Amino acid sequence: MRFIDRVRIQVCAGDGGNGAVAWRREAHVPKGGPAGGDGGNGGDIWLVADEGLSTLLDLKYRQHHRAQPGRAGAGAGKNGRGGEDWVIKVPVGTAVYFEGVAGDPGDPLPWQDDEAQSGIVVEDDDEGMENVWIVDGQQFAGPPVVELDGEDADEDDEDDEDDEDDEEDEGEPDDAALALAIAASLDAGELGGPLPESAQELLDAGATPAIIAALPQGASITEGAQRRNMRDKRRAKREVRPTYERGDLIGDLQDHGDRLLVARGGRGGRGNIHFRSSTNRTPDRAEPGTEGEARWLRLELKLLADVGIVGYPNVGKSTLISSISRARPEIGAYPFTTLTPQLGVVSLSDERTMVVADVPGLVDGASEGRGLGHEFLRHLERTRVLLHLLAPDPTEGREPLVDLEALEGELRRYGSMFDGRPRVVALNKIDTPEGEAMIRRTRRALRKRNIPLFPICAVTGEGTEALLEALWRRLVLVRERERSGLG
Ligand SMILES: Nc1nc2c(ncn2[C@@H]2O[C@H](COP(=O)(O)OP(=O)(O)OP(=O)(O)O)[C@@H](O)[C@H]2O)c(=O)[nH]1
Ligand SMILES: [Mg+2]
Repeated sequence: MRFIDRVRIQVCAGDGGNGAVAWRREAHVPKGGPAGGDGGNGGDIWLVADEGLSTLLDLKYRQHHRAQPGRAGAGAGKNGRGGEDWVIKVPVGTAVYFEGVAGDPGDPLPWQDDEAQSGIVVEDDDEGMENVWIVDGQQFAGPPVVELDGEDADEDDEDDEDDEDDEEDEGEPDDAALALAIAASLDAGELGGPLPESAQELLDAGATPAIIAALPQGASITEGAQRRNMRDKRRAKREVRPTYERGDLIGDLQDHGDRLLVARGGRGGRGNIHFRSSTNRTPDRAEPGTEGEARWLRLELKLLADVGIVGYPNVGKSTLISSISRARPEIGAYPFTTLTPQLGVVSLSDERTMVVADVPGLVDGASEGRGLGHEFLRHLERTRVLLHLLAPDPTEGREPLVDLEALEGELRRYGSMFDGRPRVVALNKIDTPEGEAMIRRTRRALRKRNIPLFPICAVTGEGTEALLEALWRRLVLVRERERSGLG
């Protein structure tokens, strides 16, 4: 899973100024020669990578960009002033695509039929674990809880790129017998009745009924679940990709200070000074300036969420993200309201922005794949700072400090990637009597471990400013660490 910030902008470079037709006028010279100066060149439009920015948000609110035109030439051989370049700051890592020529207002937009949306979109990752079942060479998505005898097709996967049809020739694991049994029993018309024991076992192991029903006669499960299907995905993507790639990649701004010329200004026309010749001493023509380039661009930035909000269901994660950003996730008085990660861009003073993700799905046992377990932890892997959100009554019978411990436990069990990742702990719902009563106790308990507590009310916004500043301070440290190559 990755987040892509995408925005389209129109860039119109300045037109060149016209050359002038003018004559020298001096005392005692009745008819002077040509003296019309050149028009100035139109301003160019540049994109410049700036490490101070982390999203394309600014450009969403400012879509049209125009550089100054060149001034026209004038008499007495004066050249028109060139138009100033227009420089647009973009975050480091921005890729720039050509979308089409910008026509007149009201013209159809070049991407009218395009499916690629603007805004922050979530796309499937092309790497990482995916739970799939391979049944007779056919691939089924499976639920995230399956593990069959540690079966892992990883190595096979690296080598069989070109001969996928050969899978049946491979030695069949034990599952095959089970699958065959199910297939046979299904064929015998037992689908409506109670499932045969073998099928039940497979169900218990995590196969969906759809998978079981789809087993053709004589089918075999040739590969277990939990297969790393990176390459397959990537191949699929290559085929799907063209619908997203309307235009060519103009450039990639990978380092702070990288510059990219995206629209060239028009050239200034020459004044009549240049057209004097031996046969024509009084040329009355000058060149007009040429038009500046006008284009639609698509900018894309892969986002890493700066802050991941983690917390048990119902603690108010979605409420918080909607109060600190423009994100509008669903909010419900019941657990598991949010099933896909929600991203919000948080703007702080002085043009500081950070991306906050509400990551759903935490339950005890997530590190073993319970609930949306691995999915959930994988999203979190891609965040820089963790915000633990606690609340007095997330679900029946829960206790914030116990929740915090449990959460930390899940992270530790999942892997070492969270070690050393900065965390901030906030206690939500302090507007309720239970919440208020909990502040001192929680704070005292955390102080013993040198962890500060930020009491907040996500509904009213109380306390969120201090929380955001604390998150920002840690984010700055992480970004610095990344920049110096230690991250
Ligand atoms: N009193 C009070 N209620 C809150 C506060 N923040 C959230 N709530 C309520 O708590 C409930 C859960 O809020 P959500 O934001 O959906 O919680 P969540 O953590 O996103 O929940 P899931 O998506 O299910 O994991 C809702 O009924 C909110 O109105 C708060 O600061 N004070
Ligand atoms: Mg939610």
